[in-house]
Amino acid sequence: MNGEPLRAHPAQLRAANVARTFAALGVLIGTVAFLTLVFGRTGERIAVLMCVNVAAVVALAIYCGNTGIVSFGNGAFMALGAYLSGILTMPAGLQRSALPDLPAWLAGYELSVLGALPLVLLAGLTFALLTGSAISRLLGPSAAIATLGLLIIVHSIAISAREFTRGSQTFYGVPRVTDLTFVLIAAMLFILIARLFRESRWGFFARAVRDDEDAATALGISPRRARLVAWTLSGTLATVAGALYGHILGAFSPASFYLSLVFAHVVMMIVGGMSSVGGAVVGVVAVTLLQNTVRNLEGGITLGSVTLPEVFGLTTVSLGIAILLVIWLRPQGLVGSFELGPGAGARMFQRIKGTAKAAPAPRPVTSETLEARGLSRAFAGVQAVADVSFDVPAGRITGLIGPNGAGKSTLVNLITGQYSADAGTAEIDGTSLTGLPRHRIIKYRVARSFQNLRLFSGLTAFENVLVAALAAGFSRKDANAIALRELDAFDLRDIAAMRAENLPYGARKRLEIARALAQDPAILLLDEPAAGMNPAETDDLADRLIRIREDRNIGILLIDHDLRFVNRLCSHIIVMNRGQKIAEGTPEEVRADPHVIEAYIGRGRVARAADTTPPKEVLAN
Ligand SMILES: Nc1ncnc2c1ncn2[C@@H]1O[C@H](COP(=O)(O)OP(=O)(O)OP(=O)(O)O)[C@@H](O)[C@H]1O
Repeated sequence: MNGEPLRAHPAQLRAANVARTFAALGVLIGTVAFLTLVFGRTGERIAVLMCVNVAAVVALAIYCGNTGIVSFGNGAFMALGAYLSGILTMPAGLQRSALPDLPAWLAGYELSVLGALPLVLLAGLTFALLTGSAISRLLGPSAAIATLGLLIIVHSIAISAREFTRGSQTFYGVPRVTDLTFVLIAAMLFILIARLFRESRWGFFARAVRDDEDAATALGISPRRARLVAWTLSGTLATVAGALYGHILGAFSPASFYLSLVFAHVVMMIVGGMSSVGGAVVGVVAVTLLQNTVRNLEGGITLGSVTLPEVFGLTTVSLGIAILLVIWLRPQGLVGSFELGPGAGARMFQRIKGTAKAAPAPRPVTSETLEARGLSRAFAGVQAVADVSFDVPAGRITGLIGPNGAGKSTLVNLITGQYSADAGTAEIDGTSLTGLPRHRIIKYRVARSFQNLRLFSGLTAFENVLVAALAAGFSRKDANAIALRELDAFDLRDIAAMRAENLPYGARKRLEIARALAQDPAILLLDEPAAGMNPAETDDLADRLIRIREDRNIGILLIDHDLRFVNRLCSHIIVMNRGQKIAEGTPEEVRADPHVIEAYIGRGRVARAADTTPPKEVLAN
């Protein structure tokens, strides 16, 4: 169903969109109403706790959902928020007896819960920035383990810092918040912030990095910074959620924020589906209802004539079973990537289509020239590229051909910084690209496509192009308009709201080029853009590339094995073999070059072919 094209009736789309926008809020409000109306005071207590869990899990999902990394660090931030807010709001008399050794600079404030909020926010922000600067350098399992380490460290500090926390003893005297409206509003605010972040510039960057770090970096996104932003927002909000949790409990200890809480929150997030805000909310609701049902059974229950015995730990076991079942039956969680589905993609696209202004004209490309000089790179004894020099000037499509393994892709990777060069430089208008961090290269207006499709599979076609324009530094409005223009240029508008992973192959290849063009490049490096396309698709792509060169004067370096395609497009061709440049010139010159003929059809066969077939014809199509 994610593959649904954008041809639904606008009224249907609108209805679906309204429902989806408010779905997460609706689920929360509906469950709160159900609990309070059906179960009275007990239901209200459960609802209050559920709202705080929604806030905490939504905060957690801001990092996990957008970066794809599971974090266990939420408990650390929550502990910070709970203890800090507790100290700042505690009645002075009670504080003197509960925390007699509290340093004077922190004692006796007696703030209200809301009054303490700015300080809690600031502390959370600072702590998130400090920890994030290290954790954002890590990926996947290493990052997850680092977050677990953070939880353990903070837990140990909370136990040893007795003057602030009473150590492992109960920390009491925290003013209690039992107002359901207050926590419900807080939870709704968290949901809205998470949704706004997800569709913000940095939300898109984080999700692009999550889907393909290399491709995102090539677009100009710093993966570390994208993860840091998500971590910082997530940690800051988790600190506030922790403060709220502390004010609900009234008394707690370091254990209240340790493994069982963190485990429950991670389960809630995974059960609901961590890649969407709706998933986080549904996960909390489902697990809260499950937990409370099972907790009643845990103490033993009589059903008619049957009395079930007390089963200690049933709640934890049930959570474990719940997570196993979900991972088995619905790996994406109950909701999956809800907001990324056709409704959300179509919703955003429809909205933008209706309001888009004209795209800013591409910046003029005049005399920009990419100059590669003496580029070399070896891999474990294989000289992939050896002392290769060439120019890619504006306004020309330059072909780069050669047999498999000749070193063509390696050359592009050296220019764009994916591989470091052993020797040589790549310059654009006198500025060296060599040695620049990869994500800086787009500043010099050099964009690329990849040999093997490297789209952001979890984003829609429109979002793939949008994120490229945003990464090139365009404002949101301009980026929207540019994305629409590039989708039109490649006949992709009808499928703009489909997720990239569901697009047909030819459309995905075109989308990669549209994404690169959205960066407004002066030089475009295309690595086998026609590979796998049928002849009609290849001709169509050639027409589009010719038009783009004519309209925008971009310089294109085109790698392809389809020599008919290359001959049609390129006025200048470079030929490589075994890492070396063996020929360069017009298509006619290259076709006549004996080195080229030898590289393509082999030394022995050249001799035989010379008797019957003019070698030129072998390469002429
Ligand atoms: N990361 C790497 N590690 C080790 N060897 C590599 C790496 N990248 C490329 N090579 C080697 O460098 C040589 C050139 O490879 P490259 O992919 O650049 O060739 P190519 O001309 O693009 O080939 P094709 O047309 O098949 O894509 C090959 O021998 C390849 O195995």
